[in-house]
Amino acid sequence: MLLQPPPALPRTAPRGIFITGTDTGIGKTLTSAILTKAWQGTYWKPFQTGLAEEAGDTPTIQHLTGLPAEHILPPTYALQAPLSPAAASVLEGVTLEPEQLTLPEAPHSPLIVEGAGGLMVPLTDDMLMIDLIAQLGLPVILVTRSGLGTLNHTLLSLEALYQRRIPVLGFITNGPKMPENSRTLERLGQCRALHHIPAPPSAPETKDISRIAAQIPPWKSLW
Ligand SMILES: Nc1ncnc2c1ncn2[C@@H]1O[C@H](COP(=O)(O)OP(=O)(O)OP(=O)(O)O)[C@@H](O)[C@H]1O
Ligand SMILES: C[C@H](N)[C@H](N)CCCCCC(=O)O
Ligand SMILES: [Mg+2]
Repeated sequence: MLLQPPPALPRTAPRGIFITGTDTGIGKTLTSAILTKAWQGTYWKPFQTGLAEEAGDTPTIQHLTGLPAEHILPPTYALQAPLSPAAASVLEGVTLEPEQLTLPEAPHSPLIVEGAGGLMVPLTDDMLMIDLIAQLGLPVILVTRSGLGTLNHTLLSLEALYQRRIPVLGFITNGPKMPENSRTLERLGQCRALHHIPAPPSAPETKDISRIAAQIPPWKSLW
């Protein structure tokens, strides 16, 4: 057995899905935009950092999806420093209480929750992003790069998720088309390749993401 056995997925559609990734900048927001558009759901980014340098993921989702404001919830914590929530909160004197977080009411189902960075990002001195995922009780979609290096990063992330018994609906690859890597990850990771997001110049955010959203299976058909 290469990895821990994957936990079973829920048999009926859950309240939502948690979008995590193998790194920061891997494409979680792009993926979240595509999925929120495809499923006409509700987007939520509980922890946003880096606002001193970027507009933030929530306005990016608004821009990419063009959905009405009711489909997009505000971040629970919005920090300036381009750091982990734990580090940014200390710098900015903000107390984070991730252990208090529960799933918000979503005006439109499903709820699409985006993490910050990857699984092992510290939220506080004793809580990681992966612990929040377990606490919220949602299954996961893992965003990963399609090219060289992805086998290690993706299998490491899957191992961590399986060890904490967090169900994984599948992974989404981002970048140049590398079907061999997707097949290897399906086999060794015992995980479904859900979709592939092409790299530039056909990148969705330089074109209307509706084209890619239209290729995503309906939410209810995935359970
Ligand atoms: N397939 C792609 N084609 C072109 N640009 C891309 C693609 N995927 C990601 N990008 C760009 O790379 C940058 C990082 O992507 P994104 O914001 O989705 O990362 P992230 O995983 O959400 O990062 P964070 O951890 O900060 O939330 C963005 O500017 C995005 O537009
Ligand atoms: C600032 C960035 N865009 C993300 N919001 C936060 C990424 C934290 C990564 C921490 C780490 O893994 O080193
Ligand atoms: Mg993002």
